[in-house]
Amino acid sequence: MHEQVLDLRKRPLRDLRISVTDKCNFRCRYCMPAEIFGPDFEFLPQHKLLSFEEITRLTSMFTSLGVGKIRITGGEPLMRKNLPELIKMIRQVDGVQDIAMTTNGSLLANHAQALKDAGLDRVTVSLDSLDNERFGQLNGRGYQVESVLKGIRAAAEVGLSIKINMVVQRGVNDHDILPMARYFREQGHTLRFIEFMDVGNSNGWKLDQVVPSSEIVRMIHEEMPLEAIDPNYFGEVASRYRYVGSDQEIGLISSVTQAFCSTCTRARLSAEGKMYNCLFASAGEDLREPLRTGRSDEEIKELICSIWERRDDRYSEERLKETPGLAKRSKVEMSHIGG
Ligand SMILES: Nc1nc2c(ncn2[C@@H]2O[C@H](COP(=O)(O)OP(=O)(O)OP(=O)(O)O)[C@@H](O)[C@H]2O)c(=O)[nH]1
Ligand SMILES: C[S@@+](CC[C@H](N)C(=O)[O-])C[C@H]1O[C@@H](n2cnc3c(N)ncnc32)[C@H](O)[C@@H]1O
Ligand code: SF4
Ligand code: SF4
Repeated sequence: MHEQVLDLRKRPLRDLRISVTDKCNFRCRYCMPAEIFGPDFEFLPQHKLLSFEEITRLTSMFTSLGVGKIRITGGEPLMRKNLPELIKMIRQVDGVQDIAMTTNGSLLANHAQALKDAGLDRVTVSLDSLDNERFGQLNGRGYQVESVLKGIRAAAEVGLSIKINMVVQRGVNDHDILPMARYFREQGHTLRFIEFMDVGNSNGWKLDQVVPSSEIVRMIHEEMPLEAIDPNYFGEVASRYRYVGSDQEIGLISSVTQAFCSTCTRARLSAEGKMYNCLFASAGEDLREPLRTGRSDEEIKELICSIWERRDDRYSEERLKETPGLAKRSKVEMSHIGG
């Protein structure tokens, strides 16, 4: 029987999002702007990263506290060597119901089969445009759209369940909303539109660059009629819509205009083993030191419980009320803890 841990706002701990590396082959401006994450930027050295054994041990502690959903993220998770090995190890942990991975897709084609064989259930591939020139600029490294589409095709061929994430920025890729909707409707993959967020300290976020989800729904509905549908599970991040007369759907992730903190059940583990209670947290709590200094599972579980039980985070709800003040807070970088 698994325990249930509640935070100060009575939110249960259900999901664990594990960042396996802080490195990435892309330099998306909204996440890792090249002028900050340049050639001199110091990424974590290998010995500071949690080992696969350490990640697996922590995962089993989290599942005994009520976590069932695991998401592997980064940085770019496929830059971590032997990732399928880790998936295999997590798959064997009692209580793990669902293992998903968020990836930029550029390295997916070569790894899809091994990931599927290791026990990965789902991939979410990030793609912000189908226009090669724009995509090359958005990813900051000139990667072609085709490299990502190839990854998506490979994932579909091996039977991984697939979603596509698109971060929408006004004046940057809002023209891509309809082409993306048409293409992925035809491909049969769920496309989710993410409102551009003020994560980290360096992406130059401004409220007027956010395209509200309501506007996106209106735009698509005019051409391809949509109807709202119920969430799949408690605390689902995306609001779901179905194309009328089909099973094909889209999702809207509206953390700016319709914050969903009241049902947030997600803990985050950084690549060096810090636990974060919120995507916008200023600091994490170190779990690596207790792992490496011989603390027992019971002791570390107690620590995890105490971190979650003290949790009062609800950054996106607060942002709705006081955007200017919040801009001054120091926040962890998204590439450090994943999305
Ligand atoms: N503000 C905020 N944004 C989040 C949170 N979780 C996810 N997001 C945003 O939503 C995007 C998509 O998240 P995913 O990991 O694909 O969503 P998910 O809910 O885990 O997906 P499913 O398990 O497929 O429902 C992330 O990249 C973030 O931009 C959260 O807790 N807070
Ligand atoms: C940090 S990335 C890590 C995984 C992988 N590298 C990828 O891009 O899918 C996870 C997700 O966060 C999203 N993301 C990054 N910065 C964001 C921002 N400022 N606002 C909204 N979403 C963002 C990305 O688009 C991606 O879908
Ligand atoms: S969003 Fe993903 S692909 Fe883009 S820079 Fe961040 S970690 Fe890399
Ligand atoms: S802003 Fe923080 S508390 Fe709110 S939904 Fe996102 S991670 Fe959860």
